[in-house]
Amino acid sequence: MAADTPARGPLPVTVIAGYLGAGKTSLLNHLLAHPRGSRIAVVVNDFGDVGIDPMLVSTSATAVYATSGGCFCCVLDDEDDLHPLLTRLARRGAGVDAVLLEASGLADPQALARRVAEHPATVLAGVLQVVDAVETAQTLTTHPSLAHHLATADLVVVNKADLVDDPAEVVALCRDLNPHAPVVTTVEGRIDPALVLDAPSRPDRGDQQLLAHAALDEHASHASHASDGSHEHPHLHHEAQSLSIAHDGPLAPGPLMDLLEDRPPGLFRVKGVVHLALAPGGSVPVVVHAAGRQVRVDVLRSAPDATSRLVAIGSGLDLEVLQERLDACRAAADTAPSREDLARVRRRTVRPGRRLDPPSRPSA
Ligand SMILES: Nc1nc2c(ncn2[C@@H]2O[C@H](COP(=O)(O)OP(=O)(O)OP(=O)(O)O)[C@@H](O)[C@H]2O)c(=O)[nH]1
Repeated sequence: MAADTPARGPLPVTVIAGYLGAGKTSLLNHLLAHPRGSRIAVVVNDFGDVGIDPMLVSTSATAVYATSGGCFCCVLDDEDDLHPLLTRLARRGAGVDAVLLEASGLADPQALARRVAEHPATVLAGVLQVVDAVETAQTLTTHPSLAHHLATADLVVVNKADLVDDPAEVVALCRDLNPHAPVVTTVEGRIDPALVLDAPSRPDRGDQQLLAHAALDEHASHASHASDGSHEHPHLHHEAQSLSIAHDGPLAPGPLMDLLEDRPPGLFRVKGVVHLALAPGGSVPVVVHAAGRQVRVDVLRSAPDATSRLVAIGSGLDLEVLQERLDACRAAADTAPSREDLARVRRRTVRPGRRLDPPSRPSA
């Protein structure tokens, strides 16, 4: 289960992609029914003038917004409404802990992921590719772009496992195309929510109203409060695994960047609030996120204490290897980082203007 990292910072956005009918909406509804206390906003990207999917999405989401009349991942001019929408959702008063962005069955999920990663107030929490256990082999021949979508996903969900005798074959096919991503099998999209949703960490509980007031696309449907009233027991084939460290001191930038940028197989995402040891005796508090191709470092003005907390979440992980990688982050904290490691941190820092230089005394 994912540990509760008290991360402040950007709003996590998970892209849910998949070919037509694979089970995206089912998976979305499952997450809405099991939100782990998170207030979720759903953005549905539907083709055509009349959005159908929003009507099928359960109303237990904090808000469901539909963008219709085109594929916003393809519209790169100012009229694109994804960024303004994310800006609204990321506002403190919006009361949103996570965004689930359902891509149209025909959209390129990586284009959407890039749009999310470009937004300064959000962080890409990963790209989920849902595939149909029955149809995937056939779909790969008729729509070869699915191979690329699969190869670039961060988490592959082989859905409709109930309709095949043994999903192992399609799982192996997905693993061949993407050896790095965790591959989980589901019925009706019932993944372990801990893979995607954290216990809420953004401190701004409260104002649920702003979302309802946000004037969005005229096809936007309804806003209601999140609830977890479902008594359904998820049928899980693979549960989320997580490892975390809470280290009373700073972490070494080199091994940390290694972990964030070159994640071991099965590791879906990493997040944390850590003190980065930028010089002996001096550290800077930051929020780190890694999922997909995005690695993001946000410099904090201050941290609540001197503890570095890091959580790694995945499925099918080699926990021993992961533990070694996490241990390496604290073991090397007394060693001065190399110039290259500092440069790597700078490259990933969203607001490099904000004091990335080591302070004269330890932070916190
Ligand atoms: N038997 C079975 N049916 C499923 C499963 N998951 C989804 N379905 C059904 O498959 C159909 C498509 O599921 P959706 O969740 O709407 O799929 P989608 O990817 O959102 O579909 P589009 O939005 O049209 O691309 C629905 O009739 C679901 O009830 C599953 O695991 N097993």
